[in-house]
Amino acid sequence: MSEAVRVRELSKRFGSVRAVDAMSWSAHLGRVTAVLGPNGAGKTTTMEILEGLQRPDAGVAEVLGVDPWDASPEHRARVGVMLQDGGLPNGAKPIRLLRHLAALYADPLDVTELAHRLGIDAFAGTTVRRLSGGQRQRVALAAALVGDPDVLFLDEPTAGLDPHARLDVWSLVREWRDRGAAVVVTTHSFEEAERLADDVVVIAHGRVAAEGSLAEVVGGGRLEDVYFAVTTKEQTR
Ligand SMILES: Nc1ncnc2c1ncn2[C@@H]1O[C@H](COP(=O)(O)OP(=O)(O)OP(=O)(O)O)[C@@H](O)[C@H]1O
Repeated sequence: MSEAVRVRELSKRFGSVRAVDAMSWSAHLGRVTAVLGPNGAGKTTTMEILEGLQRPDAGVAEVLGVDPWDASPEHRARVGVMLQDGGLPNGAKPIRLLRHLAALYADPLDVTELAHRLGIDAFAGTTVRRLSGGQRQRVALAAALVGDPDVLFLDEPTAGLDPHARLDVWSLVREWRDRGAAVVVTTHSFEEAERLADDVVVIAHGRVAAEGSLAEVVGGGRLEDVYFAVTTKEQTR
């Protein structure tokens, strides 16, 4: 398996809070890795370090062998990111925004086709400000995909989506995995992780509480039971 994301002894503090505390895990090309953990466990901080948006205090964070903090524009073009709040400009219209983003890449996807796949053409002329939460989510996902990335970071991509839209997102995630990309998805949904993930990383208190293939982690049981067993309150530092 080819390692696309490498986290080793990674640490990041905010004052007295150890948001990420000597964390180590990997994600691989051609696999979906689900990252789970309670609120405040350090998932978003870790993802932001891997996206080059935050600088760690110590340890190694590498994406495709590169430190994301010092990454070149060419490297960044190989990485797709969907942030939790979408991060979309409020005044933009979805298709225009996607065409604008597509123009930044050497070999982008066909925007018309992508928008159609995600049902964006139905609200293509509406500004982001007026879109529903689920509609924004779809545009944010399209923005992450338009550069045809090799590594895709999705922070809670289906939170707030209706069941049809969740299926659409899952099928796109699988498609990218099958094209050989490494897809890293944070989620609070056991169903999502069990349906989608090849590999699972459970984080608690800034550390890895369980890691492995889905089958290894659940060991014939349910992910939910493993999660509650490894993220109990007694594990508080
Ligand atoms: N910029 C910041 N300043 C201070 N504290 C922060 C900052 N960013 C994160 N933290 C703290 O670091 C810890 C980890 O936060 P993080 O957002 O990474 O958790 P999370 O696992 O993504 O949680 P959630 O599931 O709620 O999204 C929390 O205690 C949070 O309050």
